[in-house]
Amino acid sequence: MKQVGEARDGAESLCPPIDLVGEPDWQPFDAPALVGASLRFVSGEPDGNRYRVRYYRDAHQQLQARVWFGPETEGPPGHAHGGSMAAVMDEVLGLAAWAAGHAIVVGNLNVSFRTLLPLETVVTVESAVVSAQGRKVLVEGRIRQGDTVYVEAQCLCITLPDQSPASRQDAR
Ligand SMILES: CC(C)(COP(=O)(O)OP(=O)(O)OC[C@H]1O[C@@H](n2cnc3c(N)ncnc32)[C@H](O)[C@@H]1OP(=O)(O)O)[C@@H](O)C(=O)NCCC(=O)NCCS
Ligand SMILES: CCCCCCCCCC(=O)O
Repeated sequence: MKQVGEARDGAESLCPPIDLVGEPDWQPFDAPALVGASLRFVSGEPDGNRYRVRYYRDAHQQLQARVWFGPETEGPPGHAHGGSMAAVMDEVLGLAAWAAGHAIVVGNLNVSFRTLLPLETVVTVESAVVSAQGRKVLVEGRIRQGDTVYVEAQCLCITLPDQSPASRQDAR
């Protein structure tokens, strides 16, 4: 049986362009300009068949993302792999802390899978930095489309010394 994204001869073909436009009051957010080009695992193939990701800041300066889960994120037939959704939450929530000025790595990520996510769906990944106390930055987020919530997550980020976003940009 022919699989999604597979050409007739069995070779992978690229899926067509996907509309990842944001809400009217969102501003595009340049993640590599803030953290460098290291975040390739999730957002490094903007035209590929795995994920396609576009970042924004909303009117409250919180990081938001439009994410397309392509055929190569498959887990259960026709639906996204749980690890693929966890990876998206890891990147988006960690990046949200950086975007808020905290130089962190992710210490703990708690992910609840609420609804099976069909492949080739564009979803919104919402984030909110809810607290910052000492070295601990708590970020929450969810994957949703309309009223359907696919994933909810809480992320404990831990700041690293001498790695502030400002100092990283100064070093370039
Ligand atoms: C997260 C990390 C930097 C913390 O190590 P550390 O700098 O030695 O800091 P500590 O272990 O002293 O932890 C600092 C605080 O965070 C808390 N903390 C750290 N990791 C935690 C976790 N997974 N869950 C809950 N609390 C955690 C500690 O309890 C401590 O709290 P306290 O100050 O109230 O005692 C380190 O464990 C690490 O590098 N982990 C790997 C991170 C990673 O690979 N992330 C994915 C890529 S971003
Ligand atoms: C030095 C830039 C680091 C950016 C970190 C953003 C969160 C990534 C999460 C992870 O790698 O698990």
